[in-house]
Amino acid sequence: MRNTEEIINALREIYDPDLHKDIVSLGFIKDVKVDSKKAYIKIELTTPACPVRDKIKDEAIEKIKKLGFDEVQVEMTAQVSKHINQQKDLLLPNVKNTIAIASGKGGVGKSTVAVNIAVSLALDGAEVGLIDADVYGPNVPIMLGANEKPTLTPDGKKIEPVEKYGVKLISIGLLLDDPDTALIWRGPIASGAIKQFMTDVEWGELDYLIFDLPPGTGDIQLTLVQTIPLTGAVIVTTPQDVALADVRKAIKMFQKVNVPILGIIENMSYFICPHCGQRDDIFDHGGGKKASEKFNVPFLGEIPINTRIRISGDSGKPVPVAYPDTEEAKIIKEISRKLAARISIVNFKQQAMPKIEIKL
Ligand SMILES: Nc1ncnc2c1ncn2[C@@H]1O[C@H](COP(=O)(O)OP(=O)(O)OP(=O)(O)O)[C@@H](O)[C@H]1O
Repeated sequence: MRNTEEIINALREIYDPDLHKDIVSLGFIKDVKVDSKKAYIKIELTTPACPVRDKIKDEAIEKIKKLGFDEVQVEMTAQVSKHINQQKDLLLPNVKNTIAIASGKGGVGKSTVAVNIAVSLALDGAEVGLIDADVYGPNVPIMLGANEKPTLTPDGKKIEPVEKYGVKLISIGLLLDDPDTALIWRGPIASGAIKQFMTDVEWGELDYLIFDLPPGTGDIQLTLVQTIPLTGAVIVTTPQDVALADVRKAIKMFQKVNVPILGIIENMSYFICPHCGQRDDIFDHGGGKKASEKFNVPFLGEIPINTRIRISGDSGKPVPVAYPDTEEAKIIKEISRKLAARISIVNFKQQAMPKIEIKL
């Protein structure tokens, strides 16, 4: 009879393409059971939004079947890896990862991208929170169809975030009777509000807490970036060459405060005519990819300009929920999974870093 050791040895041949190690050495195999011609294994990944989840499962079934088992059951689970950061653990002890969505300039679709990624990760099974840190233009509640006021926890000590499509949300737009008052806030008040969003909101256990930052790279953005202990940042851009300068500024801002760039997303990348199917590169094409090569940061993908994306933002029903079977929903899902994989890589590298011991 085949034994569990043979199964584990066979699984050593399966590599995680992002972490560059085999799934046994990575500790992904959590259980192996053998019963005559039947085998059961449990694989635990570092995110439920793993882009190679199905590939790893199929390979595992194939390898075990080759050993002579008639029936192979593979259970796929995930335990999201945690970014270690002292300041984050003080402010947000139950949040594993914090991600900023930023842009060098306004109007590139940063909030649209933040909302769609958050919903997509939640649909994949992750616990997701979203802070609308764009206090000067809090559009996120509209994009998520959230209009109820947040309530207090039963002990009256914290604010309950509003939940939409599996995403926990807080925004100045939900708290102030007149959100326009935030427009006259100075930087320190804005960063004070964001700090309160971190400490005074009952987030519970989160895998990913996403921050939609105000556009630009001025003092306000820099102060905010210093206020939030970040796992990493995503930069949203449009395709034109002129957007490159803004991407550079945004990358520099994060590098100044040692925040890793998780990747660049090109939004409004191209237009597919719904009538004739012809593609038109309205704002040119490829600037995001070019920028990623130039600044040596990962490229996460291209989102087309599309009426359904605009309508879903206006109607408060994001694309992955409103139009789940469309090409744009597929693209958003792929991008959010690539981002989840990048976060796992950053955390994996952090944990693999040698500890330096200083002996006096
Ligand atoms: N790919 C897209 N296709 C169609 N419309 C889009 C797309 N991306 C964004 N939009 C629309 O463009 C407008 C601006 O988007 P959004 O508010 O997300 O940009 P922003 O960069 O966050 O803006 P701000 O600089 O004001 O914070 C919205 O009406 C949104 O629905």
